[in-house]
Amino acid sequence: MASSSATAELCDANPTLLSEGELRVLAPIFQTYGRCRAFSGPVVTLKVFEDNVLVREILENPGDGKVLVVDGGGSRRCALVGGNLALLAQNMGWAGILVSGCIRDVDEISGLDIGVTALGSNPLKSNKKGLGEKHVPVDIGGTMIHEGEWLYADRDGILISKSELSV
Ligand SMILES: O=C([O-])CC(=O)C(=O)O
Repeated sequence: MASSSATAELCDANPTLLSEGELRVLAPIFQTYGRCRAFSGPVVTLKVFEDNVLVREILENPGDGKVLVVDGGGSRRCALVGGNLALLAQNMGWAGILVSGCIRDVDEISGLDIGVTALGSNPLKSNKKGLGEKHVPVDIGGTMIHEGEWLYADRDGILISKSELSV
């Protein structure tokens, strides 16, 4: 019998946290890209809409194993992350990027040692006006996520936890 994945084990091991909302399962709307199919880390939040200047600004800082959660308003009309930004994130030590929106350069990203999860892909680049808000609570598919919470992702799904959990 195949062993269960980290997110499934975390759910099984923490029914109380789940029932109290301390541990939440994100809506199963994300595709997995990037070579790291399983990743986790403390969350840094960003809210933008069809504009990725602030995505680059954040990823230029050392990631220290954190996960950037980009609330792109669910727009599928352009890409908020491409091969260059994913490479930057990998090189700056980010564990992963979650985009409630689209990415592009899927083939490039699939060769990078970083976790990338997004709604889908779109070859069109985004606006470059620099609009958005860093480090604010974001609503991803009906789940509120605060900076400093923990994200756990694997091919089964994505969890958000108020605190670090032992995997
Ligand atoms: O710069 C952009 O808009 C996104 C992109 O294509 C990349 O990261 O390579």
